[in-house]
Amino acid sequence: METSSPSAAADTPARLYILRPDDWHLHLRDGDALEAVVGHTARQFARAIVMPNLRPPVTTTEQALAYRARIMAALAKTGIAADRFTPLMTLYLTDNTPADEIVRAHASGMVHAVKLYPAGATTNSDAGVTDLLGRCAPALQAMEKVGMPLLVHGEVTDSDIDLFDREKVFIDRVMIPLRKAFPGLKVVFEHITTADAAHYVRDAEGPIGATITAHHLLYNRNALFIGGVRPHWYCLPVLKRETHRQALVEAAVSGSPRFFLGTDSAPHARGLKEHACGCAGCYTALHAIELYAQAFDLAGKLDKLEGFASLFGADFYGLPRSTEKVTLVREDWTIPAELPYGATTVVPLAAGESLPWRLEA
Ligand SMILES: NC(=O)N[C@@H](CC(=O)O)C(=O)O
Ligand SMILES: [Zn+2]
Ligand SMILES: [Zn+2]
Repeated sequence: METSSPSAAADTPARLYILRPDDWHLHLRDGDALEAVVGHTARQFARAIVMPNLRPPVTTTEQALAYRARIMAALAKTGIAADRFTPLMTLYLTDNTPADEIVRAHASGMVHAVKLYPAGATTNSDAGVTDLLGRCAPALQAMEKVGMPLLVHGEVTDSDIDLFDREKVFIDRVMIPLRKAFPGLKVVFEHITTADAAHYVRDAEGPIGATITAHHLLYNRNALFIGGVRPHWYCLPVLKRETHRQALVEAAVSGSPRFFLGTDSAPHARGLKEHACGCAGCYTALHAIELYAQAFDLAGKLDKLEGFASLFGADFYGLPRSTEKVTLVREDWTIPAELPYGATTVVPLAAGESLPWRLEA
């Protein structure tokens, strides 16, 4: 990373140059919604790991390739060139995923990971796994063999476990036994939200990484309730208390290659967020790298942004690092109140608020 500071204070560069970042956890949806959001991600990122939690979920290589073609068609409609953005596809693990589906996925060269949603844990997870170490064993063995990472939504769903403890309990009940049974399996602990997860990933043996969202770096759970219930800050795993946010920042800026960028940008129509039973998910694709830059800047660690955003994820997935540079400019701008989303709108996270960094077009 290079910085220059001709006019700004010595410790606040006016411009920041980093290799084009990648998003290792993204929801692009389908149909009109896909067309509305794909351009935002493609403007910022070289590649993105695309989540398979459509309705119905993307469980086969054939479905993943068809979804990829729909993403490229939607991208073409935005006028962004096809070679500017590469969607990296994933499969949704079920109790019935056969080992040969993993072999097909790997051979396609287009499917880069398999996603574990514990049944009922989050948006569109009804078809998720109920018996990981039992019924999923053949698929997990095949993944371990071909080097295909397992991406994990790490929350237990038992109704007797407090919502805020679901990630911590998942580590002991699922993550540790899983990694003991499949020690060579590459695992990404997705969208970590607790000190427990950050420390587990930092200290564990074997091939493990974690994605961290911009919102979990910038906000604690107070954000959900300032002046009233604020549904646009509601996502899963839910924001946690300040000590956890601090541990996530510490992990992200530590320079450890185990922690990398994953926005978990998860658009929902405005009316389904501002609702008696509002959907989980924050929309950050529009302003993702700017939110991360703000978080790293607040920590005084802008020099660690490039590794986290542009290098470590590619290394973990065994993909080449991107080569082109992008420029972030220290310049205030206001996040729009809402954006078109098919027949309706989507409200970006922190709508109406001001951001100190702006990605140059
Ligand atoms: N993060 C969220 O709150 N929601 C995601 C699902 C997920 O990543 O768990 C979604 O698809 O809307
Ligand atoms: Zn999730
Ligand atoms: Zn997600």
